[in-house]
Amino acid sequence: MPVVWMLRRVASRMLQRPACGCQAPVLPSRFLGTSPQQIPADANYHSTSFSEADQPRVLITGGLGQLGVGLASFLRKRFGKDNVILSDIRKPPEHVFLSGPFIYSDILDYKNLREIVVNNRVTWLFHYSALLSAVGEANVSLARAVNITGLHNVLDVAEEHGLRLFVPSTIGAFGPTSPRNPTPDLCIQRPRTIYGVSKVHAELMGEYYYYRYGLDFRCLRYPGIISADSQPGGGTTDYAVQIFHDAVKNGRFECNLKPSTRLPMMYIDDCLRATLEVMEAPAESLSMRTYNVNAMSFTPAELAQEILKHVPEFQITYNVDPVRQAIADSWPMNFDDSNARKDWGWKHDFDLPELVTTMLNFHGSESRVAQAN
Ligand SMILES: NC(=O)C1=CN([C@@H]2O[C@H](COP(=O)(O)OP(=O)(O)OC[C@H]3O[C@@H](n4cnc5c(N)ncnc54)[C@H](O)[C@@H]3O)[C@@H](O)[C@H]2O)C=CC1
Ligand SMILES: CC(=O)[C@H](N)C(=O)O
Repeated sequence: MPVVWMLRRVASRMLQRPACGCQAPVLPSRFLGTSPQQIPADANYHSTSFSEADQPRVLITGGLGQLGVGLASFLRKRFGKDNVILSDIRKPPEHVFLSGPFIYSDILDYKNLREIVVNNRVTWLFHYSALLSAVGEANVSLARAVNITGLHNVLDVAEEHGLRLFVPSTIGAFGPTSPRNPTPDLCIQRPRTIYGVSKVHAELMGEYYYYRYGLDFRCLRYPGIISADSQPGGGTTDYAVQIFHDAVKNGRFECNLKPSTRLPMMYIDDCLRATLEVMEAPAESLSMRTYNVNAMSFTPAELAQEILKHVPEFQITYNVDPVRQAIADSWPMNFDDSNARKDWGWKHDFDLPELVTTMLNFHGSESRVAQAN
């Protein structure tokens, strides 16, 4: 096919607009890196979507962290065990390995990622691999590779194979110049961590691929997530998970943030439900592709106060980590998630009292089991 004709065809496709008024999917990334002669004239890059009657075939990257195992178990209840593949670069513990499909996947290896998507006929991808805020500051070059280069691989594979792609963002995508109380969806985003910078990049790249190529990109900015049965991976909000372990085990906790540090937080069940709800939302209900979601907002002192109602001997002391404190001081204090509530009906179930009761019940029953053994 003559190159001039190809270029004219590409240019004319770039000018087309769908009825909704947004930019049509026009220029798959493969166009940019390959010889035009290799592209079949009748190629349709977004024809691989599954019929609505079918279950999605799901891949979760970075699935062995704080959130991935819970997400897999939640999605397997909905779509069937064998339709949800968990992946990571680490060896899974036995109970995870036995609970459903697990596969090795390094998101920095593009061919490996593509092979998994093709061989397993994946249609939905939840991209959880990342280095979080505190570990990211301790290893900037690895964070840059995993959070930025890895994301590029995921975007390209998702676009090439017509996947629906979920990428979580975070309260950490905002910075000291953002409005902090409350923080709306659209405002200044000048984060000062490599984690935050990489997440703003992910939001913008995902939205760009949506407008430019029609990639079905969906993104939620999570608050700090609190889970009972999984450990956090090195973030600034980790204290709000560890405090429950220590309250039940030792009756005391040393906090690495100041008592007055207010941050948005969410219980994991709400987080996983929000994630599935936005993935299942009809495309026409989404006025944006990146939404804030929120549940509650509290300080270490307020959390300790609530724990005291259940564990009267509980004591909290403070030994501030300057790196984490500086990060927390630049993040939102309250998150405005009114667009998610309006567009696709987001509603959280867990406020601070329910969170504390649930977490203490979980750890309390675990420690009673441990004592009995
Ligand atoms: N946990 C939280 O409070 C929040 C999490 N998020 C986002 O949710 C996602 C999941 O978070 P967590 O489970 O807490 O993270 P985590 O840090 O606990 O787990 C991340 C996983 O990524 C894996 N990973 C690292 N390098 C990789 C590579 N090259 N290829 C494949 N996997 C790799 C790690 O082995 C790890 O299991 C992340 O993108 C995070 O930014 C957003 C806001 C809050
Ligand atoms: C809020 C997050 O993104 C994460 N938990 C972190 O503290 O880095």
